[in-house]
Parts: sequence; C-alpha cells; structure tokens
Amino acid sequence: MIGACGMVEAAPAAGGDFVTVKKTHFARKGQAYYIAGANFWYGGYLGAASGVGERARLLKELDNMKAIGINNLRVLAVSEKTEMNSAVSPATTSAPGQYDENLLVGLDFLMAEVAKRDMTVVLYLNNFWQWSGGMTQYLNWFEGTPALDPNVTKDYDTYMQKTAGFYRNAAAQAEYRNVIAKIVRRVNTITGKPYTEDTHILSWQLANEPRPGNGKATAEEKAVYVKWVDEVAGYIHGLDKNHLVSSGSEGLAGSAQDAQLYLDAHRTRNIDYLTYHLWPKNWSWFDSNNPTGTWDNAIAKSRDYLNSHIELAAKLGKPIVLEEFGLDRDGPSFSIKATTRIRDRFYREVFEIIATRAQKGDPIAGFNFWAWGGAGRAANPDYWWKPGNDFVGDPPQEEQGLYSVFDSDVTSLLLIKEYADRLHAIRR
Ligand SMILES: O=C1NC[C@H](CO)[C@@H](O)[C@@H]1O
Repeated sequence: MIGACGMVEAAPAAGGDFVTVKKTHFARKGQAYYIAGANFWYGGYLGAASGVGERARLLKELDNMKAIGINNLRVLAVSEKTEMNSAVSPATTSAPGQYDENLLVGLDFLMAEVAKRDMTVVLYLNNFWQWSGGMTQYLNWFEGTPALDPNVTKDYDTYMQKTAGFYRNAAAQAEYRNVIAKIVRRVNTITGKPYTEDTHILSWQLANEPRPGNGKATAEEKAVYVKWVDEVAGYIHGLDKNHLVSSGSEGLAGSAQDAQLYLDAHRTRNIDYLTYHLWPKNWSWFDSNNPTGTWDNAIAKSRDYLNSHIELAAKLGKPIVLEEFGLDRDGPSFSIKATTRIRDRFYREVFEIIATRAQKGDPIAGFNFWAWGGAGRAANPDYWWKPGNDFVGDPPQEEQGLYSVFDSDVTSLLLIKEYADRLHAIRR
C-alpha cells in the first residue's frame, strides 16, 4: 500500500493482528498461531542500504523461506562494536549513544519485507555470547574490563561468570535500557510505522541465551538473574503495550541445570512465553566423530529435554518455543558438499515431538531451527568468517557451515516444509 507520502505502508494494524497469548498458545488474527521458524540473525545486516547490505539476497532468502512454510524469523536487533576476534562487524552501536544508522535502516528494511510476506519476527536486544559484542562489551565500556573472547582464552567458565556481572552493573544496565528504548521506540524509515505498532514483531527478547553465570552459579547470582529478567521485561512492556516479551533462555542448560531457577525466572507476568534451545553436540551428548556410538545417548537426552521443558511450561501455564536446535553435517564436515543424513534424522526426531504435542494441545508453540544459511557460502579454507565475507547461519564465533541450513540442502528444506505444513494445519 503506498501512503499519501509515497512511503510503503502496511495496512493499519487492527488490534487482533498482534500475536497474543491465549492460555498456553499463541493467537493471531483470530486463529491459533504456530511458529515454523528459522534463526536468521543477520537479516537486518542484509537489509542495509550500503556497506554490508545485500538487499537482493535478502529478498531471495525471504522468498525461499516463505516458500517452505517458514513464518517466523529470530533476528539479532542490535550488536556492539568490540575488539573480540570472533564478533561481527560493523556493529549497530560503536559506543554508548553512537549508532550506525545504516544498520538500523537495515532492520527497517527487513521488517518492511517481512510484513509483505506476512511473516513475524522475534528481535533479541543483546547477547550473552561474544559474536555480537553483547553483555561482555557493555562491561568493557562501563567496568573497563578487557573484552576477552572465549574462543581465544578457551576459558568459557570464566567468561560466563564474568559476563553475568552485566546484570548487576548499574551503568551497563542504564545504557542497555537506552539501547532498548532506541530500538523499541524507533519509527521504521521505510514504512513510516513505529516498531511498537508493527504487528509483524512477535516479541522483544531480552538477549540471546542469557545465563545466570556458569554451571556453578551461586544463589546470589541466580537471584540477581531472576530480578534482571523481571525488571528488563517489565521495562520493555512499559515502552510497548502491544508486543510479547521473552527471555531468550536455553532452558535448563542455560539455568545451571536448575529447574527451579528456570521457573522462577519465567514466572513473572512480564515474561509472556518461555523459550528453550537444544544443542546435543555443544553439550557433549553427541560426538560427531563417533555418531553411531553416541546417537542413542544423544537422542534419549534430547527427547527428555524436549518433553520436560514442555512440562515446565505447563506448570507456568505459558506457551514455550523451541527457538534453537541444530546438529552438524555428516563427517563431520563444514563443507556444503557434505551430506546431512544425521542432521536430517535429528531434525525429524525433534519435529515429530513438537508437531505431535502441538497437535495434542500441549503448550509447545513451535520451533526455530538454527540456522538459515540460504545462499551464503563460507569464504575461507579454514571456514572462519572475516569482515566482508558472506553471512551464513553460523555467526562469526563458529565455523561457517557448522550448523547452517543452505539453499542446496534439499533434504533438510523438504523436511522443514513437511513439518511447517503440519503445524500450520493445526486449528484450535
Ligand atoms: O545462540 C547460540 N546458540 C548455539 C549456536 C550454535 O552453537 C550459537 O552459534 C549461538 O550463539
């Protein structure tokens, strides 16, 4: 629709067009709404008008995702400039109060194109991990502590424990709220529509995989984390009365294996639905160098993880979304030429549980696989990302091809379509 000012404008939002929670399900436009989604962290980057922007690619990626039934994208809304090696550049914010308008317009463009395809987006506003600067970079700004890349130090335990200091740093929290307000209060420069009025935003998300600290988080660290989730989610609702808010938690793996902590952090009325992630290889349940020897262990633990979190959501009476899961290519290999038989078998196991329980009416509201690589291709023989290279589903902290689903992975794409169709057919 072309408005009087000549700007591309979506039809005015009717109240019913926002995604809402109805008991333990999502609803949208008077229907139950199930997510058959992709992680597409770099969607805003492709939408930029210059520099890293690749708008022609973005349109093709969105069309290809739409064609296989993908109706939701999980996208990084803001990145922080950092010295850490395995982080994306450029970044949305290079210092407190300084923003790259080209990247913000990129997000505008993405949202405008998502609206045309009637997809929805989950936008995460920070990152516990280093690949977009994230919480560690805030501490570098406000504590003066060095931003140490765990891919370099190889000490993830210390990284996690230090990064959780973000929650208790008043200056970092104040700037984080400034950044949240900058994004949430933004008026889309392509459509002229305020983000708070955009019915194609499904939810604002506090961060990607916020954790209370490392696996030995203390009672005090856990209490700080629970308070942080409640307060920031409440702050976002204060800015935006229309949209849902989620945490971005991985579930127990991101809650020091403490179910009570996971429940306590998500009990607040400020959190509208639960999230969880499933990573058998990252969590050493599956060894891709010994697939036959570790498959049974990995799939048993995965099934338990999938089902037990749906029970936790039922306890809180809220929907839950499996918003990340993945496995690497056969071999293992990062090469796009490698087959994906084991990954496809894993995806089918995951999808079958999600679809069956969703059809039964259990509080599982859908999935986002990690992650859409599409037409992107690894540029370097070592598969590591360098500025100027294609973006793929794997962020710069990991080899480009580790978990990405590429446009040539036909068996995977057909599998995603099969289950997207099943979820979209659910009527409630
Ligand atoms: O959020 C995340 N979860 C797991 C992904 C794959 O390891 C990782 O790339 C990302 O930081």
